[in-house]
Amino acid sequence: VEFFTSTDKISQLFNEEDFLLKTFSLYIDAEEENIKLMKRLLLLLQLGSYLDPVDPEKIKDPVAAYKLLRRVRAEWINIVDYTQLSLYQLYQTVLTYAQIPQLEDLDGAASGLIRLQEIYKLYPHNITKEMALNADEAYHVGLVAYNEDKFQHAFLWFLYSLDRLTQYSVTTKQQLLRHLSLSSYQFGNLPMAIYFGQQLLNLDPTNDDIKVLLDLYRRLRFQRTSNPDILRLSNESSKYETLCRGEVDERTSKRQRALSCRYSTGGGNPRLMYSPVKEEVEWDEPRIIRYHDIISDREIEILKNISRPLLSRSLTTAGVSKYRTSQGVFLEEDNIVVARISQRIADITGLSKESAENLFVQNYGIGGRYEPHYDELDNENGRIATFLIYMSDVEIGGATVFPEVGVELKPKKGSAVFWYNLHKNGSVDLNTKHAGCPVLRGNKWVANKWIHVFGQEFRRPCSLSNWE
Ligand SMILES: O=C(O)CCC(=O)C(=O)O
Ligand SMILES: [Fe+2]
Repeated sequence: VEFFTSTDKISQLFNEEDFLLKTFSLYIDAEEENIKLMKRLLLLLQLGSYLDPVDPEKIKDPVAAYKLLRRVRAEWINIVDYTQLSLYQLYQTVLTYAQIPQLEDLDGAASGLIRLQEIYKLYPHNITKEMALNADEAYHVGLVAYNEDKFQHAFLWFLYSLDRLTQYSVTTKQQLLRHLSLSSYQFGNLPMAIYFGQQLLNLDPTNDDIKVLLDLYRRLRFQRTSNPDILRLSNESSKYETLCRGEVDERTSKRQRALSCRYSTGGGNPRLMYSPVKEEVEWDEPRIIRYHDIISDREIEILKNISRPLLSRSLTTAGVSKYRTSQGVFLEEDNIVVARISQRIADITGLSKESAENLFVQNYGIGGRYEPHYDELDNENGRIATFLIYMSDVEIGGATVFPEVGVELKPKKGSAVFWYNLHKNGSVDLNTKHAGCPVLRGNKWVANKWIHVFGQEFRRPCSLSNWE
């Protein structure tokens, strides 16, 4: 199993930890009992040989020889039996079946933290406000950043680690100074690289490796003029990142607020006549509609419960990808709640559910996100429309954003958003590029319904115009 891409999976680790510690304690008790039994056996064997001695002098006597053979064999069988009683083997099997985070999980989780820092412009001391990392943990996050060529973040984590170094840390000051020097150099800040290199050399004057590096850095320093500030994170960011931070353009937010709200019966659909849905236009072009309260908390709990044991890493068209860090599952329609939701989506949108995909339930992980993409699949029966249900609120982060038009949609439990990915003429609406922002705090659950082209001919008539 993979843990870091699903906060729901991570919370299962509490049970796993409890199980590990309890079974370990039981195992020790059982082994202790076993040792007691073995000590008793030893005593009995010693007693037996004392009470029925065989005189070495008398070994010529066939009866004495027989007795000795018989006794040693009996002792051996007893000892083998008792020592094989050891529960060690059995406990090993229990341990093999335990679900423990892999090394990839630790690196993935660290990578998620770094991604959060990048998007939300956080320093190590900002992101660890409520929960501090110790020197060893911070060193690990720094190494992951370093391996991802994110040298500034790596440097800041190494510095944070150096500051928290104690006598209990496994990480050494030498390791940190070396990495501080290396990451400064990689980032292009030579004075800092020289400073930390010199610090290391003072501490460890026989370190030839750092002498060579220092020589190089000092020579380079005369050739290089630029000296980027490694202590301050740059404010540069893409439209996607700005939107994720909630920095919506004032004009956009005005335009968004001016849009209308109404009750809809899905064009007179009998199933909606007596319980019309609350519909809010979130954006006009592309038309993005929010439907409020279209799924109950109870239905959400049921969907989560059937999904939980089936979740696995969500793929992109390129397979497993760091651009999409969540776990998901397509739910079969044989469940009555799943079928009911599908019917409701068809009623609300007026689109046929025949060529739609099964409902795709997703839970995001540490820094979980889906970077800007089009839902449209490149074929003639592509995803004409997307119906995205929010199954949770998210404390911080996790919005769905449209960078081309500057729209930010905040998750609101029980609501859904809907848009057409294709123009009426069948071409892709390039403004529907969207992303799921990294979850900074909280659990994000969503469910997607992708509706396809075939079957919508009479429901959404196509158009030959090239702008519709
Ligand atoms: O989670 C989100 O907000 C967006 C998800 C999405 O775009 C997708 O799964 O295709
Ligand atoms: Fe999408």
